Amino acid sequence: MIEPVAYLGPEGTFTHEAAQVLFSESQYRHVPRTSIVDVLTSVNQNECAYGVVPVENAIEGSVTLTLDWLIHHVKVPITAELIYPISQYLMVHPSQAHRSWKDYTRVISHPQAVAQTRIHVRKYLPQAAITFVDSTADAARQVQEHSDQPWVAIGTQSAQKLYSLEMLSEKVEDYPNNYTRFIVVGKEIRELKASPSLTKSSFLVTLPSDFPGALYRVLQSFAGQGVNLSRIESRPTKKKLGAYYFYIDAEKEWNHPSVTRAIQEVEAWDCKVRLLGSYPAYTFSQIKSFQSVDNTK
Ligand SMILES: O=C(O)C(=O)C[C@]1(C(=O)O)C=C[C@@H](O)C=C1
Repeated sequence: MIEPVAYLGPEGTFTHEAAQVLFSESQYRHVPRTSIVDVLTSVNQNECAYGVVPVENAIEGSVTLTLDWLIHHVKVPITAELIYPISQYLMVHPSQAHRSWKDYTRVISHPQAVAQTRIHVRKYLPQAAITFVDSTADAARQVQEHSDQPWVAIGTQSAQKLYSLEMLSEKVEDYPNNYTRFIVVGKEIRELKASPSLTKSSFLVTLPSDFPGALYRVLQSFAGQGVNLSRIESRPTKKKLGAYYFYIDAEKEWNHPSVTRAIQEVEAWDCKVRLLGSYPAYTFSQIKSFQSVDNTK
């Protein structure tokens, strides 16, 4: 059976590219969804076996919608991670490509892409209004559909071809080494043959109220067991101002004895711990180098 993989669409988003790296088109059916919420919901409701969503970017930080929806609205395990390189492109409709920069009235993209190119856009398109949409490919599609408008989309190189746009400028992200961390939710991926760089576990920790040094105790428990934490993110509980959940990534599998001991200690401090997933973490180059070796066999 060909299993469906939901991704933030339409075709030509960065998330689509990440889904194509992880799930080969010959073995899976790629299903575009219009928002991150729709991707997570379709896996939660068993409409899709897998979902791919962004969770963190090197320049702009957390994709808070993904974190919050995982925390508050769905129960879907994280089953893999992919760190994928991101380059942003400025694209226009071919009938608008003759214009000078000052004539473009609107820049359209996903908030994360706008944030990654803020300095560039302020410098070259300071007069343009910014419009946020659900994804970068949605922006490209809108530019394609409004051939009479002097609009600019920010997005992937693949969107330029898919939506028959003209490239205005390439690799316009404000800082080098731009990467986005994507996660897979739902089932475990069986067919992926590359070996991961490491296994990680994500936890959601709730501190007891009015306990001085509670977060310190949590960190101390992991440190004492020699478990490296690669990320800590606080998100509002949405119950009262100043109350947070802590989203923690540990660089070991959830049932490793040192993680088990650390969690026991954390719980002994009256903290609540929820496992969000324990999963292999891949980089794009690991998967690509494995696939190129595999193809030569
Ligand atoms: O809009 C897209 O193309 C997406 O896949 C979303 C997204 C994100 O939310 O971070 C993914 C990668 C890039 O960082 C920019 C946008």
